Amino acid sequence: MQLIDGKLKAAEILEQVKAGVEGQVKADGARPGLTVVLVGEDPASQVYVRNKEKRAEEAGFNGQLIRLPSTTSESDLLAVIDKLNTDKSVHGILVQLPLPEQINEQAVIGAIAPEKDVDGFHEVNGGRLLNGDSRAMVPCTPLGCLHLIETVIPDLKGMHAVIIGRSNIVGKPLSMLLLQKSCTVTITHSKTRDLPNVCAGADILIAAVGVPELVKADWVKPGAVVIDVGINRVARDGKQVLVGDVDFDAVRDIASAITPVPGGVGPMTIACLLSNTLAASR
Ligand SMILES: Nc1nc2c(c(=O)[nH]1)N[C@@H](CN(C=O)c1ccc(C(=O)N[C@@H](CCC(=O)O)C(=O)O)cc1)CN2
Ligand SMILES: [Mg+2]
Repeated sequence: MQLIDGKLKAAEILEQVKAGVEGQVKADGARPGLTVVLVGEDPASQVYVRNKEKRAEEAGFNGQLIRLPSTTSESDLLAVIDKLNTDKSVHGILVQLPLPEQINEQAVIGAIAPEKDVDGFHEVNGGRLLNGDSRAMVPCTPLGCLHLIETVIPDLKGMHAVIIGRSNIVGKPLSMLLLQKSCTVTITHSKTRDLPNVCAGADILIAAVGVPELVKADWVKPGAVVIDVGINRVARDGKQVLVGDVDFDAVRDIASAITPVPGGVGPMTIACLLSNTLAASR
């Protein structure tokens, strides 16, 4: 079994992005800028936002973090987005999710200028991805998954990919990316009949449902490539530990290659965010 090292691949991408940023500065005289908006004090979001800022600075971006209180109204947040949309020094805008319940996420995402939507969550970018339009900003986690899959299977033509999870930010966009690579794609979800058996037909199995260690050994075809998008905090022996959607110890000897949690898909999300931001500045 090969362990797919997301940290290593992410570091490679970040090196390329860093070189691209310096090239952009020379060509333009201006430094690409990324603004992250964090509303509230969700502890996990604070960690993710800090990591994004740190990586952005290391790669040479002009990073800006706007922190807003958890009581912020939707219209106040929309006013902040409006300003960032017209600010020429800001090339990428990212609103950290989840947002507090008084704010409609879709309304906020829809207010970001599509060409600055480095998360790729705007409906215009979703539509472009669906159409195979190269102007699409592609969501970072699915893009990261694709890069990791391609490190072990360079030619995906004809491969059967099974995705567990139909979310707008992972399952659906990843299905489009894999279809573009001429995979046969099956999207499964909570109502799928005989899920283990459907998964057992996969050459590439991607788990993105947020159910700790759902995928067991008999769900995996021997030699399959397994990508684990899950990040679940669970209690084990009185301690909090991080586990994926795949029962790693059970599956590792059946798969030909597998991503770990942590250190698999997670680091790729931030690397792809910065590569999208560089593309947005171009
Ligand atoms: N606006 C967005 N909000 C959210 C996104 C997103 O892409 N855009 N994704 C997630 C959170 N997220 C980035 O924001 C993210 C989550 C996890 C990781 C990561 O590197 N995970 C590590 C483990 C870290 C830990 O200990 O918790 C790993 O898997 O190795 C990066 C980014 C929801 N919100
Ligand atoms: Mg991971």
